[in-house]
Amino acid sequence: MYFETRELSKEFGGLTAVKEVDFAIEKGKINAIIGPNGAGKSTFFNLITGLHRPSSGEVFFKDQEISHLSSNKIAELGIARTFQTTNLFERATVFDNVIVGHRLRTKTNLLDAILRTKRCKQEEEQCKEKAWEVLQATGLTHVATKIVTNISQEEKKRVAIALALATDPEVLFLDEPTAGINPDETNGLAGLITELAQMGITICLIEHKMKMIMQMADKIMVLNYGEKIAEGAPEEINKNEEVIRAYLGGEASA
Ligand SMILES: Nc1ncnc2c1ncn2[C@@H]1O[C@H](COP(=O)(O)OP(=O)(O)OP(=O)(O)O)[C@@H](O)[C@H]1O
Repeated sequence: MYFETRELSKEFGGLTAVKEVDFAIEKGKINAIIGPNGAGKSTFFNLITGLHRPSSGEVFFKDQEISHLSSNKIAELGIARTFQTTNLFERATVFDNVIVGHRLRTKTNLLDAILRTKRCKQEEEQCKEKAWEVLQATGLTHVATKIVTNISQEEKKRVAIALALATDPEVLFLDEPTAGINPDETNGLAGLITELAQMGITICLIEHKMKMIMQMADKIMVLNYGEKIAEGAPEEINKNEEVIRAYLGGEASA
């Protein structure tokens, strides 16, 4: 067992946003979560990445129960995520945004920083090297010195992915990585996500763009009103009657 949820549930007042969901994320693969608006996808992500505590159920990562851990601890285990709306420092450069990510892996404390100790200098170098490495991997070296406000929407999405990659994750959760960008840019990002999976990073993403998901995902889970209604390979999901019903007249045609 690599990464799985067991009967994971979350209630907000009287509303059950996620209901007893069992899901196994496959190592090194592209795992996708789809479902109509309000189906519970983001809540499910938030439960797995430590932003919400479950009302009941468990999350296991490599045999460790992680649902009680803080998001910082979860990130230290090698689980990174991006958000639906990119939270970047808009007035800083792309490079400075990305350099922050690797600080999770360093030990420099305030005293080191004030005294400019050897450790502080070494770790600063490590962070810079890591930043260049992830900018290269995400195709962003040409905008490294640009201020984030001045780069394109697609580049901002890539910066968010680069920032997550700088934490050295094993598993990367992407919440609608291609929301708000055009079809060409979407193809570019889909290519990047596929490359990351080929590099061995396990991907789990939420997406509304069905065509893209059907082409790139290895495995799909469908949520509807908080419940898992289907799970399987894209070909199986495509012809699943309950899925088709849930989407009838829905928004899933992009
Ligand atoms: N913090 C919260 N407090 C109360 N209700 C919430 C909260 N977060 C989500 N909900 C509710 O839980 C349900 C699931 O929401 P969620 O955002 O997880 O769905 P989603 O599938 O991600 O939707 P979308 O595709 O629109 O982003 C919705 O009815 C939503 O209103």
